[in-house]
Amino acid sequence: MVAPVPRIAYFGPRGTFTEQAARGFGADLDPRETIPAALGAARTGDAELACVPVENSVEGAVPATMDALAEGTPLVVVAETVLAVRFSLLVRPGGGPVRTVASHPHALAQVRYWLAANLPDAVAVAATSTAAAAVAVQRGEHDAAVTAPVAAEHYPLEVAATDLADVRDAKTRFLLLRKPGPLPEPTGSDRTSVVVTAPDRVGVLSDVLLELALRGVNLTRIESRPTKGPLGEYRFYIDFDGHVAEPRVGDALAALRRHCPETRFLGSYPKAVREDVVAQNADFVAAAEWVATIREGRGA
Ligand SMILES: O=C(O)C(=O)Cc1ccccc1
Repeated sequence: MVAPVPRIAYFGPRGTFTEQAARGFGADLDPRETIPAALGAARTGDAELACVPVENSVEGAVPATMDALAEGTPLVVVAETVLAVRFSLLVRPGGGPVRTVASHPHALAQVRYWLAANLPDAVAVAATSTAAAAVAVQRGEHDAAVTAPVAAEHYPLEVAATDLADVRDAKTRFLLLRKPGPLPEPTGSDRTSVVVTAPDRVGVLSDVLLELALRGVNLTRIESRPTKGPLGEYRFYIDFDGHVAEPRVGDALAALRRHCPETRFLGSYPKAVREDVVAQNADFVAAAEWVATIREGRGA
């Protein structure tokens, strides 16, 4: 019997950059209108997996993803992928002058100079996604949409321009998530993600970073977002090299949890771009074995 193909709920509608990313992870794709809806499908079991954007090299973090991962039923990342993002401008065939240009805020922010130079009189309007903007153009609600190239395959619109970009080689990172379960095997090129709520005390963030540094764990990203509670209360999203199965990473994670009891594990998963981490595990393994022999009364 052939194993069923896992369904991936993704940030849609059809024709988003996220669809392009999700295609690399599987074939049974299920578009959802918003990021929380895509993640919600994985939470309820409507889909086994969810694919959402998390950060862009030009605009930074995708807040809807960050917030949704810190709250609600936990989900863990099992894979990531990085796409080069190039934008197309779609219009209605035979449409008139372009007075409004719709797109996802991350896309608009990446073509700001292009729009100023090429459509100086057009007003930019935020849409829930690049493909939602294409739908709005098809319905006559807006005159043009800044989209992923793949959107032209899905909507009866004309490609007015391709390769729009203020910054060449912009990249977006996407995550594949599911309910907590067996972790992906360590590959030697892994990333671990956590979100911590820092208690209000002097030096807590410095302590957290020191715990990583002391164990030779390389920090790859740190972002803060308000908890939406008291003004000035923040969560920190921390990514670092390594897999929780590695002793030094497991140790570091335990230390973070001691400093910040509200630490949520967001996954240990292979990096999209392989970067072999200089192995620093041998001394941790040897030291842990030495302690084990002492505990068992076999060493000193
Ligand atoms: O709206 C989309 O197509 C998305 O997948 C989000 C997004 C927007 C802009 C750049 C990369 C991803």
